[in-house]
Amino acid sequence: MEIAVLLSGGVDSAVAVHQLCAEGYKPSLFYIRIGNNESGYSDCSMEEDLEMCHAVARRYGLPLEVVDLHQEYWDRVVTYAIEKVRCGLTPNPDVMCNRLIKFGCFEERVGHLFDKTATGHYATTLEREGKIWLGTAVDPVKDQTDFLAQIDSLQVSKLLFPVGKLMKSEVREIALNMKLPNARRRDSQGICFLGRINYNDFIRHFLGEKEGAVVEKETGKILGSHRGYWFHTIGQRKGLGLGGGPWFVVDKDIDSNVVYVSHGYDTPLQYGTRVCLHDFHFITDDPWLGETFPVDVCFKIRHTPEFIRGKLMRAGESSVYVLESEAPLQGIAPGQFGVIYDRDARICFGSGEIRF
Ligand SMILES: Nc1ncnc2c1ncn2[C@@H]1O[C@H](COP(=O)(O)OP(=O)(O)OP(=O)(O)O)[C@@H](O)[C@H]1O
Repeated sequence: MEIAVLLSGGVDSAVAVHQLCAEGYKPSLFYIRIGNNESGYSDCSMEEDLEMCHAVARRYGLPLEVVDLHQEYWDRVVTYAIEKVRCGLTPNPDVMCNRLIKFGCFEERVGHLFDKTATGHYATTLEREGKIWLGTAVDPVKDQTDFLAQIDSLQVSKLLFPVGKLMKSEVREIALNMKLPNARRRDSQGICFLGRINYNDFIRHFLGEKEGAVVEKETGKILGSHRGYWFHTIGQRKGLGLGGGPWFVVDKDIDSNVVYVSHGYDTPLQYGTRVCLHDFHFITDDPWLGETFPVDVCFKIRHTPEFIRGKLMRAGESSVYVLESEAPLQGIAPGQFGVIYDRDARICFGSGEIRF
């Protein structure tokens, strides 16, 4: 079997290489370059990543190739992110990067020459009724299936996750025992360029600044000013510049460029139990065909270790689903993905974009 490994320079994908070699495979290694760009942003950690990748390749005597997907990333992921922010939404570039770049453009360019593509993601795959499903990782704290919740059935059936059945501590231990060059390296912030730069600078570069009011939601009182609703996200606490906090962003009016806040940890305006998921995407298949709604599910509305319990309903015949959470949810941010799992949080079925 011919395997391509996506190698990042981090410890997880290095151990993925080790695991495959220990099973007798001779995978080919690929580093995806998404780097400096015309706008003057540079990413210094990239050179270090690449050095680590070369060291891992040398250690196992495997070929390493750099695949430049910089333009594709900017055309697809950055454009998506900016458009969402412009509409007042909170995008998730990591989710889109996996779908469009790591398993999209890479597959078209290189991956199609291989039987399987392996990564260091904390996730698993499992077979049920003759189909391959995306399974959660053994280490619940490291589980990354929420970042993979927009991939499709072809992608999932081709993927290998050699570290998905290991705890992070075991991964580190393997790396230390094998004296891998990056054994002690800190965890990366993801491939996404957006995770590595100052987010506000990046947004400012594309959308500029426009002063607007910060208003207390309950009273309508103007408390201060902001430099553009696009710098603020629902659920945000830090960076509001208001005294006497805590203050939380609870709403935004993009037409009038107003950011609404509410005071205190227990302000009810911060919480909700109902989440609307639009354009719902099933990774492998619709598991609820013929079932009576609501169905019991687990879900996440952001990257947290906890899976939350709730009930899912379909809104008519459309691809809109409504989630009713058992526990109050803090800061439901439209634009983020609501990721749905089975009731035992073993299988990730898919995701939809949160909207009001
Ligand atoms: N620049 C890159 N080139 C190739 N593959 C990458 C790159 N960045 C990330 N990946 C792949 O995606 C996986 C998940 O990346 P991410 O940065 O989200 O997580 P991570 O758990 O910190 O992984 P790692 O420790 O391997 O960096 C990596 O393990 C690797 O397989």
